[in-house]
Parts: sequence; C-alpha cells; structure tokens
Amino acid sequence: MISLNGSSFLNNSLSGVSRSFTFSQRKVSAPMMVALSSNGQPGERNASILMESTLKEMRDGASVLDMDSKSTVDGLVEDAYGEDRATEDPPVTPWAVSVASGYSLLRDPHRNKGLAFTEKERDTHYLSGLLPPVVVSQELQIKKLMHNLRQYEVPLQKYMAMMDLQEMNERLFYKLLIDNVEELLPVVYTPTVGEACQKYGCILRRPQGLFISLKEKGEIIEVMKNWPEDKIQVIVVTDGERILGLGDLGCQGMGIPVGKLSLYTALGGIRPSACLPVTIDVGTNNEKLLNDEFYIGLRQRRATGQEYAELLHEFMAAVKQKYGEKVLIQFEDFANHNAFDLLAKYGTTHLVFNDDIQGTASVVLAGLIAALKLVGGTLADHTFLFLGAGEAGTGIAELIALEMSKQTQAPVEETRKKIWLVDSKGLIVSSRKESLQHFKQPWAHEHEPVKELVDAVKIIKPTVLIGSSGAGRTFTKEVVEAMAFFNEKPIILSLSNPTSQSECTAEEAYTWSQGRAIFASGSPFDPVEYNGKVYASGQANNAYIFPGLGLGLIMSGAIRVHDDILLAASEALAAEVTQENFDKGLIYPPFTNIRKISAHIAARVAAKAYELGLATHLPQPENLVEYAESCMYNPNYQS
Ligand SMILES: NC(=O)C1=CN([C@@H]2O[C@H](COP(=O)(O)OP(=O)(O)OC[C@H]3O[C@@H](n4cnc5c(N)ncnc54)[C@H](OP(=O)(O)O)[C@@H]3O)[C@@H](O)[C@H]2O)C=CC1
Ligand SMILES: CC(=O)C(=O)O
Ligand SMILES: [Mg+2]
Repeated sequence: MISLNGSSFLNNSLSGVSRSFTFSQRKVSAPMMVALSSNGQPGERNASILMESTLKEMRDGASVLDMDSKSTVDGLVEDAYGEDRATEDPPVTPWAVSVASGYSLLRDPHRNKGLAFTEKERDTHYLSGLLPPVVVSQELQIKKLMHNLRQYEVPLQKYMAMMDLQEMNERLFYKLLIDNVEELLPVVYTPTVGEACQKYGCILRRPQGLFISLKEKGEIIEVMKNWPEDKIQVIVVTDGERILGLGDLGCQGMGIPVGKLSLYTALGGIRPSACLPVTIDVGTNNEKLLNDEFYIGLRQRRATGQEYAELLHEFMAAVKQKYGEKVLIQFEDFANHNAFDLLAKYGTTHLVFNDDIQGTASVVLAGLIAALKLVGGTLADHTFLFLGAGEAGTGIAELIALEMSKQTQAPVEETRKKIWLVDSKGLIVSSRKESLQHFKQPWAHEHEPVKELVDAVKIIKPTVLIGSSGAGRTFTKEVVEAMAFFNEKPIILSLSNPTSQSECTAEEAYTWSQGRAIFASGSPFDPVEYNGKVYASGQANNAYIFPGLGLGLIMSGAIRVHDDILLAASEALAAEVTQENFDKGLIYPPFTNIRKISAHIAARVAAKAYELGLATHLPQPENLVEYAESCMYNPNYQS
C-alpha cells in the first residue's frame, strides 16, 4: 500500500467481485488521498483510466482541484466519478469510490455501458475481446430495448426485463425510463409492480434493497453496514402489510420501495446510489404466503405491540446513527394501525414523510386546485365525499380542510364539515364516534347513519367523489349516475391501486356520466372513446409529488416535513397544468414533462423550507428551479 500524502487507504475488493482500486478524496481545499493496489503498482492490469489519469495529473503537476473543476456536468453538479453529487453535504470524512475494469466492469451496473463502450474505453478498461466489435450509441441501445420490451405481451415479463436491465446497466435503465416514462411507468410502478410483489418469491433473481427482519433485532446497525453505499439520502421503507390495495404481502412488499426509489431517480433526479429500499419483515398474516413454498420472508404471523415497536425504533435509531439527521425516510404501504402512529412518533425526531397519507394528500389537492379551473368556485364552495377513511382518505381530507382553512380564515374544525367519509361500515357520523379509530374521529359529523355509498351520494350531494377504499368497482353505475345527476361536471377520482382495485374504470366514469365526469385514477387507463369523442384521463398518483418533494427537501437540507411544505408542493403541481391539458379535461399534466415538473415542485418545497427555517443548506440558492435542475442525476453515459 502506498501513501501519497501521509494518509493511506486499503485497496478494497467490492464484495469479492473483482479486484478494484479505491480512491479517497476530499472536496475543495482538503488534500487528496489516493490508494493504490495492494502491491502499489499504478500500471497493474486492473488499474482504471481514472486512476491513470489521476496519476498523470499528479505527474504533470496538475492539482486535484484542477481535475475536479474540469469534471463538472450540468452546471453545478460535480461528477468526477460518474455520479452527480450536488445534493451531497461536503464530506466530513474522505469518501471512497471503487472502480472496476475488464470483465468486472461489464458486470458493474453503475458503470457498465455494454456495447456503448467506445474503442478508447475498451482499450483502456481491458475490455477488448469481451465485447463484439460494434460500438453503438446509448440512443440505439434504447431503441433496441424498447423494440424488445414491446414484444412482450405479459406486463410481468416487461417488469422482469426492466429489473434485469437495472441490475445490468443502471444508466441505461434510467435513461430508458426517463425517455419513455408514460409507457414504462405502468411497468416499473403501478399496476405491474403489484403483481410483481404478489409473485416476488417466484420472479426474484438478484435481491434488491435491504431486508431487515426480526432475526436482525439488536444488530440492525451491523446489517446496514452490509449495504454497499454510505451516502444515503432517501430511504423508502415498508413492512409490507398494506401493499397497494392488495393487502398483506409480507416481505414480498420489497417491490414497492424498489419501484418508488426508481421513480425518485427517474422522476426526481436523486442519485441511484443515494437511494436505499428497505423492507422490515415482522412476519405476515397472509395464509397463502405462509403456505407458499416459494415465499421469501419469515414464516410466522406478524409481530405486533412492543416487539414490533422495538424493531421499528431500532431501525429508526440506526438510520440516524448511520446516515445522519437529514436522510429522508419515506414510510410506504404500512397498515393504517401503524402508519399514523409511526408518523406522529418520528415526525418530531426524523425527516420522515408518509407517502400514502401525505404524498397522496398533496397530489389530490393539486388535482382539485387545478379542477377548479374547469368547474369553477373555490375549494370551500365544494362538498367532498370519500369512499375509504384510512391513510389516503383521511390524509387527503385533512389537507383539503387545511387549505380551505387557510383560504377562508375559518378554523379547520369548521372546514372539515364540508368533507364526508364512508368506510366499510357506512358514513362516518357522530353516533359512531366512540368506536372509531383516532384518525377517523375528526370526520364524525352530526348525521343519521347511512350504510350505502349510493345513499350517501344522494343525501350529501357531493361535487367531488374520491375513492380511497382499495375496493375495486365500488363506484357502481348508480353511484356515478347519481354524481352526474347532481353535478354538471362531477369530479370523480378512483385512487385505489392497482387497476383491479380501482373504484371504477375510466370507461365507466365517462359512459355513466355521459362524458361529463372529470376523472382521474391511481393507476393509468387508456383513453376512452365515448359518443365519437376521445377522453384521456389523468393519473392521480403520489408519484407526481414524492420525487420533487424529496429533491426539494434534500437540496435545501430540510430537517423536518411541515404541512405547509405539502401545500407548497400541491400548488406547484397544480401550476404545471396547462391550458392545453385543461382543454382535454385533464387536471394533471402528462408525465412526459415530469422532471421539469419535479424541479418546480422541488423549488417550491425548498423555498418553503427556507421560509419556515427548516432548511440547513445555506445560503439559499438564488434561482431554486435552476438549482434543482442542476442537482438532478443525469443518466447519460459519462466517459
Ligand atoms: N393513487 C395514489 O396515489 C394512492 C392510492 N392509494 C390506494 O388507496 C387505497 C387505500 O389505501 P389506504 O388508505 O392506505 O388504506 P387503508 O387500509 O388505510 O384504508 C382503506 C379504507 O377503505 C375502507 N374500505 C375498504 N373496503 C371498503 C368497502 N368495500 N367499502 C367502503 N369502504 C371500504 C376501509 O374501511 P374500514 O376502516 O372500515 O376498514 C378503510 O377506511 C389502496 O388501494 C391504495 O393503493 C393509496 C395511496 C396513494
Ligand atoms: C400509490 C401508492 O402509494 C399506493 O397505492 O399505495
Ligand atoms: Mg403507497
């Protein structure tokens, strides 16, 4: 081992995959430290171009700072090692990057380019003979992949092909996803990810993410050390108990954090290496899975009470200890009996956010603010009825009430009265209050009990009907017709995922309302033709919000999520709906521009974090939209 400046670092072999070199570097004025191979020979077979160029720079007398300043992409983003790092904190301790070459480089998903390695790169990285002669562009690779993906008729095959690509060539995966977001979102996300989770045990090839089970109790921090990345900025964690509207899928819920984090990168520009999917396995109450020989999780019924709380607490403490105060933890698809409590408990100590409660609320509020342009009036002029009074339903209801309260200066206890919720037992009314879960109690208004949704529609006469029940086809013909009877333009949102759980289809919404519904759904539907007119519905899904929200929190160094930040995200998203979108009856912009939209959401989120004194990255950048864009991960190949 050679020490160039008095400090030295061991040559690491990443998980024994290949021999590789470890570089250590401080940003800006700190002295550079470089570690060589164990025999210290810079010309050794596995030496990378990066190592060679570093040494050349040093031989030529150029400073490390010169090298850093040359290697910038996309404005402010330093990218010396092929990773965009603008959202990172300045390193306190030196960080290290391992660079493979030759055969191992082709198996390193972070750096593999497949046939797109240039002649020069093939020569320098010892790839000659390991690839066929042709050199292709990333664009041609994408064209070929799309051609191949379109051959698959079964969505799950497409999902598996995408996961294979992610494991093989990360940049190509993200470029493919970004360039074809409308077509591929339903593959890596809802609805296909739901089926993938159901069959995860069978389709699993190379495990993704970090599995933390009851077996790891007392050792979670040690388990975290096994994860290959240290600079984590976003964690999406589930315990698998309420996966979409599909119920308890136990450990197989891992597909959800993996999918959500793919969107953090593709839609929000968070570096893939800064993303950590986690599944906490406390067992499952799903008998089918417990009896499935291919099930991948703990074969026991769910731990509850103190045992559950202790494991979660150990996890939360370990995250803070390992990744610091500013790592964003997104709770995803927990059952509501844990979700609200976890959010309340850790909301004051960690940067946490519950996507199902808060992200969904923000996206739906955005859609409603936009919809006012089509139906007229203010939020307070409308009446809202929900089917489903769980995380999504009560989360959305509360954010609507809050926004209404801000607009009208009326207390939130008053504005809540414009919002009604129905659960599996019927309308939530005061006579039920004693037996209601705590998150339903604020919605127990004075009223006679009403059992059926259709009767509630006829009595309450809502202008907006929102499905958040996870129960498919519950917006029956009678329900939609009743909405269309009372409203010229009924707003109907079927939020439940995946498609099989949607409260109604787009076709049903348009047909049963004679084409008058303003409709959006959690999972996408194809455009519908009704009476010679084509109706394209929007996707009311939290995927519009969490990537930009996360970027805004990270780039401002926010330490807590505040309701006003969610409202800011809603307003930013609503502002992105164009006249052209409105003319088509859309209340959400298409996903094609999502990175631009995410940058605007991030900027508004960051601005609010600065305004509230929750931001720690100072000074505040002058142009937050430009700054957000400059922070985004760029999947184009680097040389
Ligand atoms: N589009 C999006 O972005 C999002 C969509 N969702 C979807 O929303 C759905 C619900 O999620 P979440 O709120 O977290 O789940 P919860 O389990 O927290 O809540 C479900 C609610 O629906 C009620 N319910 C269930 N079945 C019926 C029925 N047949 N009739 C009336 N009410 C019923 C339940 O009643 P009770 O309380 O009596 O049991 C409960 O109040 C899921 O399908 C999920 O995929 C969630 C988040 C985001
Ligand atoms: C979209 C989402 O978060 C859900 O359905 O749970
Ligand atoms: Mg969810």
